[in-house]
Amino acid sequence: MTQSTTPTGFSGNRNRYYNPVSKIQSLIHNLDAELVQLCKQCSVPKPLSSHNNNSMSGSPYAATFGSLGGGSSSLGTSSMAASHFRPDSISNLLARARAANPTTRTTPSSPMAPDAQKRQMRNVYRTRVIDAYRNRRIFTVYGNYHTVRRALMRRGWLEKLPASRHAKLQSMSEDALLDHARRGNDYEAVVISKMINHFPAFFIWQGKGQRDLCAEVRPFRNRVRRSQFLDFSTKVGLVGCAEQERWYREDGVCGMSHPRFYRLGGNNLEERMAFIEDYQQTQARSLLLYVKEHQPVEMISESGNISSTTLDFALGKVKKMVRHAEHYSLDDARIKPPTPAEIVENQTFMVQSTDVLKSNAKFRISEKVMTEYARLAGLYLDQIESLRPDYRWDGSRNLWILKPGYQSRGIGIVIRSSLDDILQWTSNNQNKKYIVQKYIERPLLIYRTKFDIRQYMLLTITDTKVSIWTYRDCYLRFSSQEFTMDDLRECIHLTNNSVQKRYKNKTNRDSRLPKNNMWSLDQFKCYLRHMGASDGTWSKTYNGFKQNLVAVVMASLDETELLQNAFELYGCDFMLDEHYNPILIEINSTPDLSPSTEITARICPMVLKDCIRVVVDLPKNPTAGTGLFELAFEVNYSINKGADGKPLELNGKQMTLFENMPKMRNSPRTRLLRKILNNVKTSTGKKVEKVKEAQAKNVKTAVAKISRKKKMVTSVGSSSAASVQPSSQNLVPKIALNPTTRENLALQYTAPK
Ligand SMILES: Nc1ncnc2c1ncn2[C@@H]1O[C@H](COP(=O)(O)OP(=O)(O)OP(=O)(O)O)[C@@H](O)[C@H]1O
Repeated sequence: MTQSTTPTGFSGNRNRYYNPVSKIQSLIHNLDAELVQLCKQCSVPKPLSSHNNNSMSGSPYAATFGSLGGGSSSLGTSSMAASHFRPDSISNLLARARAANPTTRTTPSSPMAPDAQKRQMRNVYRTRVIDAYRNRRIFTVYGNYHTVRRALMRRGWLEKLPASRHAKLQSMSEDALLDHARRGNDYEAVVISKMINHFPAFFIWQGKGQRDLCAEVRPFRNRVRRSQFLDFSTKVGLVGCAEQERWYREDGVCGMSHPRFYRLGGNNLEERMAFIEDYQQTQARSLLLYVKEHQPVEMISESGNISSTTLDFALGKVKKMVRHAEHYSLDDARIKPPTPAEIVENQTFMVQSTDVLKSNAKFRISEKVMTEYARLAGLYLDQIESLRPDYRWDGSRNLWILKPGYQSRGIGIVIRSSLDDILQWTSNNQNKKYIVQKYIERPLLIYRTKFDIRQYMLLTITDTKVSIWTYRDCYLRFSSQEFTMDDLRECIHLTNNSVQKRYKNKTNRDSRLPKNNMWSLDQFKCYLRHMGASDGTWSKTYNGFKQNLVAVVMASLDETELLQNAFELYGCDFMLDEHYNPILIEINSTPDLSPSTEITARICPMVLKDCIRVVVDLPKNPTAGTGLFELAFEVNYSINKGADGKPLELNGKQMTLFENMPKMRNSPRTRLLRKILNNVKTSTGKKVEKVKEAQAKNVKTAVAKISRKKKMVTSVGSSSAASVQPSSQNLVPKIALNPTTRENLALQYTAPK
């Protein structure tokens, strides 16, 4: 009996951090159910104390069937009931019953006929179901998000179970379920769910890849859809957002700071060229850093085989970078392919500098000249680093981290330094759409160990606003081994829990590091104080988190479906540089919320509870608490409509980034790409629609339309494929796409990953 009345939510998947309150709640349920039986036998109403929060308590059924009325909200009601519960022993109750009805002493109680009882139960449940429907309080939660379930039940919501939950019970008939249904048990949950089945859910917590059900009622749904080019929860999409971010940069409000990255997984030659250029520039800076950090005498030898031209080349390259950074304009973004002479020069430099950096090869110059080179190296590096703060994170190894574009949990991640290796790796794994990111060689270390910070962000969308919420609590994740650049294994360099849980902590680690490799924010604040960091250090770092996240969201809005009531919770990973400045590493749309340690067992349920406060409570009551979520930024997207209610548009011509674009193969895929580029938008996701030449007599236009704000509005209530529809403002006829192409486009822009 005890087992059967325990809701599965409470009994399944326990671990050592399981909340004992749940256990107590389930015991209360069981006692409650037994109490009901006793009350029925004694023909007295059950004391109201256990259902005084029940929405049914005022109904005619409440007195007799209060226990049933608890329904699936009983988890919540009984937890509240627990606080109001007046211990009333069974013997007291029976004594009261006897006093109220002396006949019960002599006459055996006549329990209600089973059929009549079932009918009444059914009626009670139906009333609750209809009530829940009218109040938009039906929810569905996929997966083990019991905190979300409980939070909603506590608010009087009823659960429509996914087919996979209690599958065995779901195959039973309603009648059979009613036989066993007791307050808060699985039978009751299933019977209510069966009754509710043909009603839509108004709150859906689902996986990212799952189909969006019940869209017609605009449910609160934990998924915000956007095109894959700007889906920042994938690595490829984050690169897209970083490209767009420059349009949204504002001091103190938003701005991204991230390692440089490139999408090498696709066929984009421009991006490949840009990466190679960056790699060579980084090599030049690495060499200068090497020269700066070594004693001149250590680097020279009469028998050395490295000539001074290598250093001249590196200095020249960095000087050019300084000029470029000082006078950067969009026109400078054009990449010119190198001449043959430059290619040879580059090759020689790469070979010689690699010899120096990897094998400490010596220069064949005098100490005096070397000293002068070291001075110049320091000077040029200071100049470029003051213009490009992210260069301060680079060391002298020219290391890059390669990540599959759409995977997580550290799968497929490798660290490489050779250009050939990097290019080879990405072309050998084309299907994984690798991105390459500059490896942060100089992160902030704690007790010589690398760490990153998991920060939560919540995005909510109403009919007019997009709100970005950041969580005031977070936690740190440490590596199990000490940091070293001489060993590039993942156990040293990847600090995410999914990787580190596979390794044992190195025995010679600093004993002040946590055994479970996690620190709470409070522990980190203590460490900061201990290290003598100034008072405002943490708030500066946290503001940096906010600015990064606001920038990413702003950059993605163009390609986001702004559906009312959509929301999404993200786990965002940051590293810190040596001055406590945040560096955005990645954003997960399905963060791991399992209680893997004491730290996550505390923070994860708290995040989920607060998430429900923001999503469910706040729209009804603007003064409702939002827990530790704070509003970082709010965008009123309805202002992008003109006075006539139509979206505003900006027209312009797409610029060419790469002069003399190498020819693309004319494969079917390339043809499709061309069609997309010509008809809809470019691969940069900037909504640049190249408009076809007008067929009208003398009017020859070749304008590309940038409808950056348009999509924000048109996408509401329609899929992104809607942007393929001809617009009334577009005077130029569009080429009609065949159904297969249209379908491909729709998939490309809307398919969940
Ligand atoms: N550019 C970088 N420089 C230095 N370290 C990095 C860099 N990028 C990632 N890392 C390290 O690698 C770890 C995994 O990276 P990332 O989070 O991008 O991969 P993932 O597969 O998405 O992991 P998860 O899904 O578990 O977050 C990070 O926690 C961080 O410690």
